Amino acid sequence: MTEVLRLDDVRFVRQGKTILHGVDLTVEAGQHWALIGPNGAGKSTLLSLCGARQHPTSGTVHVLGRRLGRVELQALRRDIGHVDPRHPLTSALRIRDVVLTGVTGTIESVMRWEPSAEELARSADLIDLLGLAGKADEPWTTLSQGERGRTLIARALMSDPKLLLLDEPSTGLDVAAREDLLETLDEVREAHPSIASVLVTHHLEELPITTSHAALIAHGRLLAQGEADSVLTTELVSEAFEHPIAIERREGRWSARSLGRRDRAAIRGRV
Ligand SMILES: Nc1ncnc2c1ncn2[C@@H]1O[C@H](COP(=O)(O)OP(=O)(O)OP(=O)(O)O)[C@@H](O)[C@H]1O
Repeated sequence: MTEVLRLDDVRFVRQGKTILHGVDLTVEAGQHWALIGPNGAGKSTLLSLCGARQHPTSGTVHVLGRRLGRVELQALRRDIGHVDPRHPLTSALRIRDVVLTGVTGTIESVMRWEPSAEELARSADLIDLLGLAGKADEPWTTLSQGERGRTLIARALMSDPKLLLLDEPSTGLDVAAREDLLETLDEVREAHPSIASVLVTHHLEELPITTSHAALIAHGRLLAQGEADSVLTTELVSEAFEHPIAIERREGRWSARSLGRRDRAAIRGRV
């Protein structure tokens, strides 16, 4: 197995506050991780380290065998597809041009840069794969949130990354758009079998079927990590969210339901 990401004893401190405490995590090629935890647990911070956007305060982060702090972050980022819902594009670039900024690694199109025929063909294939066929000329400014998310995933895949980072990709989508996006993510993973991914979410309903591994984070510490079925359990998820939550997995998808007082009394009665 090829190691794509390795964090060893990572601490992250900002303004005197320890946001991550001694995080260890290894992600291998072909694995699809879910990073789950309550608000403020440290998920986005952890993802930013995985995406070579920040350095740890102590400990080490290796991305694709290269250690943060020993290589230029910009060079490393080219091998990472980071889908950030706060993508700061404000101009009316067409979908096809936004996708091509995945080659230049920029937000806006680069003046006087022309894509090669191969890059144009790849962008067209990715636009199709992400379900945006026929929309390539639509401007970013009028896209729906779902279309923007799909455009950004296509953009991230332009550089043929070994690691894809997805920060809450289905936030703000209606149930049909979310289900569609999750299926598309499964298709992307099937089309690129060696890619590894880390997807951040608060909601277990937002996990694609192809999720293979999971890590639960709370108060800046990983509570549990490993194969998804052994981590996404009623006991461990309840511990992470400090709330009794019943987890079920049906036809590959997870769901979470808060255990009400009556359920809890029934469980106590059974013990
Ligand atoms: N640069 C910073 N300076 C100070 N505190 C920060 C900084 N970045 C993050 N934090 C704090 O660290 C904690 C973790 O933030 P982070 O955004 O990683 O959590 P999260 O799990 O992604 O949360 P959410 O689910 O709400 O998006 C929060 O309490 C946040 O306020």
